Amino acid sequence: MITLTDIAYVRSGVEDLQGAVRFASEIVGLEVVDSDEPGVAHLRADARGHCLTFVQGRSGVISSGFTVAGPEALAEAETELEKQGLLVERGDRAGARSRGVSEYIAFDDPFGNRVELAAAQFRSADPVRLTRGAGITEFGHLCLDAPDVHEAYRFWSTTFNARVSDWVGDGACLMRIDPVHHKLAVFRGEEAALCHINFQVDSLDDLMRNWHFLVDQGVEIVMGPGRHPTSGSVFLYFRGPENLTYEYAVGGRLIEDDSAWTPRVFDLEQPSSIDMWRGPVAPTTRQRQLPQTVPAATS
Ligand SMILES: CC(C)C(=O)/C=C/C(C(=O)O)=C(/O)C(=O)O
Ligand SMILES: [Fe+2]
Repeated sequence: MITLTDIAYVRSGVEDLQGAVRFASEIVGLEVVDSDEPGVAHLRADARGHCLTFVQGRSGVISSGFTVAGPEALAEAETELEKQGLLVERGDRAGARSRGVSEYIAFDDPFGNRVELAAAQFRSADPVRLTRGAGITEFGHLCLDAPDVHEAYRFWSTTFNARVSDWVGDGACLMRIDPVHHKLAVFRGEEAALCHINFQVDSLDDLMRNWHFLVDQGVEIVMGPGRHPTSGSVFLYFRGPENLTYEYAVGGRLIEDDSAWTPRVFDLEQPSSIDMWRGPVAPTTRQRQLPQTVPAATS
């Protein structure tokens, strides 16, 4: 089993690089990191060198990166994935530099989501300089799409150290790789895609101020403000350019003792399973509601 130590980054192709960077910095609040790579922009939320990279080109998610313990763990992971019959590519020096990691490998999950594992993600000791006072504290989690969340869970929990924290019917599987309720979520969707990228904010005041700011800026609010009964976080999902969905969230439970936690299964058809501040609805008006997704960039 491969032990993922953390989420690292999301790389996404964009047709309008300037527009994507402008939104991620001036609207979301992320810090733009200096880059000497033509057509590539890096953004920062926390001590990671960067956690979001936009690459000028075809619109759509390119890859989602995780870290493992180090070079030996990366080599073992490469061997393990190849044993499972997955085609594993070892990144080159330029690719590692662009990702802000020492070395990395890449493969597709069973649904076609491009996943990268890195031996070490460079940290920055410089204080984060958010572009606006969004209160962002960290890159909190990433959410992928897969046509079968149970199959996705089987992949992530057998090949890797992911444990399910909660289910929302067969529509969503929320998985942890450390005490945080989830660092990886998989939502049901027709094709491989990035469902959303989460940034934790420091306080409820930050989240609500961000909500007013986004509304004033005419940003499409996808869902929220609301509160997930799963993680307990207060959330706000909103859409950026080229269909990239962002989430601000505050709070969220920690599961420190795996043996004391039993995953729950929430009813996908009940709005309160997604937002516990919503009341029940009659069966006739129930409808599935998951945040929209960003299809993978067809390579
Ligand atoms: C909208 C889905 C089904 C949902 O319930 C999401 C839960 C959470 C959470 O509990 O925090 C997320 O943030 C997430 O899935 O990304
Ligand atoms: Fe989320």
